[in-house]
Amino acid sequence: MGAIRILTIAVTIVVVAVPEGLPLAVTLTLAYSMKKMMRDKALVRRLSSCETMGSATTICSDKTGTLTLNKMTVVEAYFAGTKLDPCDDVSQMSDSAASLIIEGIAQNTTGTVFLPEDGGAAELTGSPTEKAILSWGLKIGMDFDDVRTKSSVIHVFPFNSEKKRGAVAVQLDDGVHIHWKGAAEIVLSSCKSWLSVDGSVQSMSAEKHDEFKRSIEDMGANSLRCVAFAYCSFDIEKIPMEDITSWELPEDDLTLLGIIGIKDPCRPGVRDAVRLCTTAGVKVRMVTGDNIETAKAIALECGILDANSVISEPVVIEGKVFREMSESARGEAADKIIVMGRSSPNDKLLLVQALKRKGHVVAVTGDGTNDAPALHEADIGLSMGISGTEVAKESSDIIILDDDFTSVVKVVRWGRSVYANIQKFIQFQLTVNVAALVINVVAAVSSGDVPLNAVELLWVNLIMDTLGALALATEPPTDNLMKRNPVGRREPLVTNIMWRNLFVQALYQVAILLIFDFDGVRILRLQNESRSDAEKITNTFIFNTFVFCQIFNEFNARKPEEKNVFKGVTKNHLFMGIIGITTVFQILIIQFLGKFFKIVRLGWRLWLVSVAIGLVSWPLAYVGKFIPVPVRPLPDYFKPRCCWKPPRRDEEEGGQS
Ligand SMILES: Nc1ncnc2c1ncn2[C@@H]1O[C@H](COP(=O)(O)OP(=O)(O)OP(=O)(O)O)[C@@H](O)[C@H]1O
Ligand SMILES: [Ca+2]
Repeated sequence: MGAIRILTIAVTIVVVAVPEGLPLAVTLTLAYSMKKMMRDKALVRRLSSCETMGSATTICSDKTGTLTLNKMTVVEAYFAGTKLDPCDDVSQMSDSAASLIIEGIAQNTTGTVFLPEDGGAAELTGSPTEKAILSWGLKIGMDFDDVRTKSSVIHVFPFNSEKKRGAVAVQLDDGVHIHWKGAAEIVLSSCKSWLSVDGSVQSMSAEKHDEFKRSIEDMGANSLRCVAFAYCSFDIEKIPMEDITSWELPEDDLTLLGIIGIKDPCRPGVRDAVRLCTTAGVKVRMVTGDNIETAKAIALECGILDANSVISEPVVIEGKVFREMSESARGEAADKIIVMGRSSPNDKLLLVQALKRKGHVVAVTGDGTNDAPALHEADIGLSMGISGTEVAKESSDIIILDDDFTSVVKVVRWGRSVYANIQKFIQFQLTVNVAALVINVVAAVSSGDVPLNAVELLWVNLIMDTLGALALATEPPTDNLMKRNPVGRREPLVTNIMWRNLFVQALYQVAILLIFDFDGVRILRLQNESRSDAEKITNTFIFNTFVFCQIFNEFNARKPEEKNVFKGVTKNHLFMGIIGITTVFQILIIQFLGKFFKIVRLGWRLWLVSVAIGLVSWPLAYVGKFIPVPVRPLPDYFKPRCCWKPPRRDEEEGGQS
């Protein structure tokens, strides 16, 4: 062999062995999925996050807007010490009591009411909670503009998710009122008195406090969001007028006006989506700013919590409790938490960190500006397209355009499909690599000549790298993807099942082609030909058979785990197209490009045998799938047992079990 030939073969082997199609396959499948995901209402901002989403082991979801519709209506009201029935009947209430409540609603809001001149329905603006409150205010006789002109706002403490309450100070003719509105049990805890039906202020006895508390719990158990109203009068002299911006509104010694319960129904389809996650081994956790009773009720409604299981701490936990735990205790608790109520955005961040430390791949949804750190920290941050702020969207990897949890689950499905497509490509490619290299090396060592020459190998390389990437990267997701557990962080990319498929096919190809390499002249009955002709025909035959083995095996690569590899194949036009093109080119090469490839034409008999041998890879793959594989990943067996660094005790124990 001349030096040039050796060099050519060496270079070819390197070209074959280098999987230059892999980045192409990864990019292709990501880009393809990204385009398709738009249709499922997910806008991908960071391409690689699709794939990460496929291995997510847990999703921490917001409640409001994601699991629920974010269409709020007041359905229960507990005012002036009595339950209103129906919730907008204020006939028993004295005028002074009613006007105080209405003042609180109209002034302490970020929303507005616009009444069209033609007497149509009122138009409301503001957050869904604000709108629900304002629309309830209209029902109890609030004249928004009139109330707003009667008094003037002198200072505002805006509502925020951290403190879960907001307040305004309003100046009236005869003094200043400070109106608070916010999370019911938090506001209640700072009330020392309550307003009764006749408009008098009663001091808060322990019994009355319990009564209010129970009504909050009852509303919560009915999955209602509870908001309480309270106020106090303030001496105008005591207000630091010159430095009013830094004035902290007084928030103890308040008088409770009342509590309302706001209904926000679950989104249709959420229950099924949660169930889908459960079968897919992805744990859904709910993180919400609402109180724990409300959170629990909604979680039961949409199937995140199971009514039959124990529901106690830390499965259902309050943000504050979690926040105050030590870091290690948080780690222990995080795994068990399913519902976190009264959480602040920072608690979400703590939960994400704790879960990540436990080895989870965490997806998090968020909409508020202060969700940004949690979105950033999570493996996959999902922001909400409708209710989300710009900041939240900027820090997220994927934007869920319709805010719906169902779309979040679709992203998981697409992510798994990306991962599976990459695996399919790798299985296909590795089989070709192993087979081609083994055949050539064995032949070269034993007879000093290689059956597959450089030009042939380059064509094979094209089939498996570029064309293979195109064919296998665009497989659409199947339902089976959501029936197995997530791969998480640890599982290797090439699974035992893939190794098994690979070995079965590669062994078959190597065995059959080496037999022809050694004894082809006799088997193919070419004794009548001259020696060099017989050798050329045999080598062409081996090349042709090898390519057909790959073409048929490309079908097997579509479904590494299922027995029926043809399911949905006709729907994948690109795949069928690539197979068609490869076959046509192969025929052209053998019949017309002989000079270039240094091969000869084959008769119909040898063509048939080539295709038949390739065809055997189908039943072979079917039978091969009955071979059981160990659960433990293959690379684990090759991990060095003894090395210079003594393994930690717990690792060793884990390894031997
Ligand atoms: N505009 C508001 N004014 C006063 N209190 C409010 C207002 N909006 C919400 N609340 C109270 O604060 C709590 C919700 O706070 P937060 O804003 O943290 O939750 P969210 O982000 O709306 O909901 P989720 O976390 O479920 O998506 C509610 O339970 C309610 O009692
Ligand atoms: Ca290659």
